[in-house]
Amino acid sequence: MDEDILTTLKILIIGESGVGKSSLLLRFTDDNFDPEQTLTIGVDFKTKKLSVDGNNVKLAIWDTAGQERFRTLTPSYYRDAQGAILVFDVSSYSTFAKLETWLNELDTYSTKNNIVKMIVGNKIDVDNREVTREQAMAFARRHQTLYIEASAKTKHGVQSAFEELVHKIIQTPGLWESYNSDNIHVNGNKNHADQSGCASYCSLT
Ligand SMILES: Nc1nc2c(ncn2[C@@H]2O[C@H](COP(=O)(O)OP(=O)(O)OP(=O)(O)O)[C@@H](O)[C@H]2O)c(=O)[nH]1
Repeated sequence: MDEDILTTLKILIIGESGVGKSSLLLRFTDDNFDPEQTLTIGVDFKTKKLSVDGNNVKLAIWDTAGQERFRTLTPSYYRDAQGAILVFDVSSYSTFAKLETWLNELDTYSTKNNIVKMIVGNKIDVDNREVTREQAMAFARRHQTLYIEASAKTKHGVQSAFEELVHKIIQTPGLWESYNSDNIHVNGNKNHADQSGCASYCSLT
């Protein structure tokens, strides 16, 4: 019910075309996968309620086009977002190499300087992996982001990616507004990243 909702969070999904952004969103919101997922033009938008550490939050998730020619109105995608999921394809080194550019775009357009960032290495179900988990973790550590490996196809890691991101956002002071601050639980689950000794990044799967 809406009166139970602690807050609404704006989450962005960014990354190169074809890495699986729309597929991750479809898996998360509808528990579905389309092997012939069509490319995104402009921006797609879905909402989903999620309970993390006893807090019910509503996520407004913006799935942006990876292809430059379909990216219009970029600054408005980024405005007021509390979280960003940066996706690359573990079977395509060039999509990993482009993460630096996506992080720069985030720094340029993000209006909240403590926005929580999570890198997702997607398509771990494939055989021809070009980026190792260690490479990705080292990159995440260097850029102080969370890291998780996932497959929109098999579901692996998808729910955890969104849960860990929301967990970190709720724990970040000043990043979100509470309509009912008496009901916040910030120390719910011992297994979460920053309670297990991973301060700024963590491998979660
Ligand atoms: N094997 C495998 N294929 C995937 C996975 N996730 C996505 N795909 C496929 O990869 C292709 C591209 O997926 P999309 O979700 O459209 O990628 P996107 O990042 O949203 O692409 P743009 O809309 O162009 O930015 C589709 O054929 C998907 O079915 C995955 O985890 N494993």
